[in-house]
Amino acid sequence: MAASLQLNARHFSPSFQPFHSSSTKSSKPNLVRCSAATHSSKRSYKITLLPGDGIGPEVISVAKDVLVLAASFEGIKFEFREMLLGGAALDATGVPLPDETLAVSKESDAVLLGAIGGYKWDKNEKRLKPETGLLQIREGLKVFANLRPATVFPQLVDASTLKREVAEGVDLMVVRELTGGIYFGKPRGFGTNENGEETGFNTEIYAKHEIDRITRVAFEIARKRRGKLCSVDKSNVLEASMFWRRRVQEISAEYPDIELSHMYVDNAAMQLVRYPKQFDTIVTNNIFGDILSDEASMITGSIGMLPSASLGDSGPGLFEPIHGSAPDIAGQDKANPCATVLSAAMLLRYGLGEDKAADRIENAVLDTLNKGFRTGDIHSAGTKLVGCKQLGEEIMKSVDSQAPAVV
Ligand SMILES: NC(=O)C1=CN([C@@H]2O[C@H](COP(=O)(O)OP(=O)(O)OC[C@H]3O[C@@H](n4cnc5c(N)ncnc54)[C@H](O)[C@@H]3O)[C@@H](O)[C@H]2O)C=CC1
Ligand SMILES: CC(C)CC(=O)C(=O)O
Repeated sequence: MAASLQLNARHFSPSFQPFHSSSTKSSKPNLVRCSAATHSSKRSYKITLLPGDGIGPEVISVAKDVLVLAASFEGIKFEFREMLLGGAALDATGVPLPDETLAVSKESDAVLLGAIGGYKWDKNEKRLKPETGLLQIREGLKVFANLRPATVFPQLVDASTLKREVAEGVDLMVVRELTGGIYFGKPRGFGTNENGEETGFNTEIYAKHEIDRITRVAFEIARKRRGKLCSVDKSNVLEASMFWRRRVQEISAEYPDIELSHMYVDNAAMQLVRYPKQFDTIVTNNIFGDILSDEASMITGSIGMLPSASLGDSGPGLFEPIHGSAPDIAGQDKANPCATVLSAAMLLRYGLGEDKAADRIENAVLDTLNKGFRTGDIHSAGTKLVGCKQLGEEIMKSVDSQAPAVV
């Protein structure tokens, strides 16, 4: 357990605490902040739960129980509102993001999301796709900074698809721009070209302020980690990337203590599997961040392990696993709930400023892995194969076994 605690402290706490770290070398104000994070004396919080589709409800159920238990040891109470998003919302209301879901989310202190999507809605027109609801809520909450930590836990080195010596010790943070770029750029749509042939088109576009703010967030994060930032782009081809690189370079003058490098995205994809330990903090646009963080997840053993936090200048943060709704295993009790449980820990730490309760959850996940419990995606010889629910129960037991705190 001592090793777990040490691991926990190294991998989560000092790496990034943009809201409440007093040990930062920076004298600048924090750049990303959620409303509740500044009120750590508040002991009751409104949380919006968005289970979504597929394995979403399964992993959210586990994460909610773990969240409630871990927080109770710190005297924290929650008021939950469960709302519809994605395919579930489409079926019930005809739209993927009902107005009420966005309104309730905006009024809460933090939002915990499972995943959206599924075969049933794959052929829907764009505005009626579950994925549109997800993009809309990210935009609606203005959560432009998506933090995706990829950490190889010693317990899971053998679950990595990479050789032990390549995977061991990897600890990187992908800072993905989340509310701009090609996922939102206009013009977009379907058309006809000069030959009368059908086309589909999208626009990769970034305004100066969008690049500047995500770059500053990434520099601040790098400063609290190992002081290295790699900006990933495709500036040998794309104008939007040329502009991105120019802005990152210019902003870097504000951070002379941080070692900045630039890398083309195709090379970055290759380097991530060749020698991932070279990376500390990566900053990149929306689509490259989406792809590279999925790739990075496999270094850690499974996409079922990776949490994320999406933050804006103000208002509630959005916390979600990086994986999708996994329709291939939905309803079979096979999903790994760790990514969502760890997202709940990020919610406590970065959304509410409740570090101690976050520590409890992260310690419990590591303790459960130490005891050998594994879902199918991270199972290897000599470990105990369990389902989503049982892994959740084991995490709860580990939370419970930690000494009670002052309440
Ligand atoms: N944030 C979100 O809600 C996202 C939603 N999606 C949507 O999810 C649906 C499925 O997309 P895919 O490309 O298949 O990606 P996916 O992440 O849902 O699944 C990819 C593979 O990883 C496995 N996997 C994912 N999460 C897992 C977990 N917690 N435990 C064990 N195995 C896990 C799945 O079984 C599948 O084999 C689509 O409708 C897609 O649009 C995709 C990515 C993100
Ligand atoms: C499902 C998409 C809207 C986005 C996505 O793949 C992601 O952010 O992970």
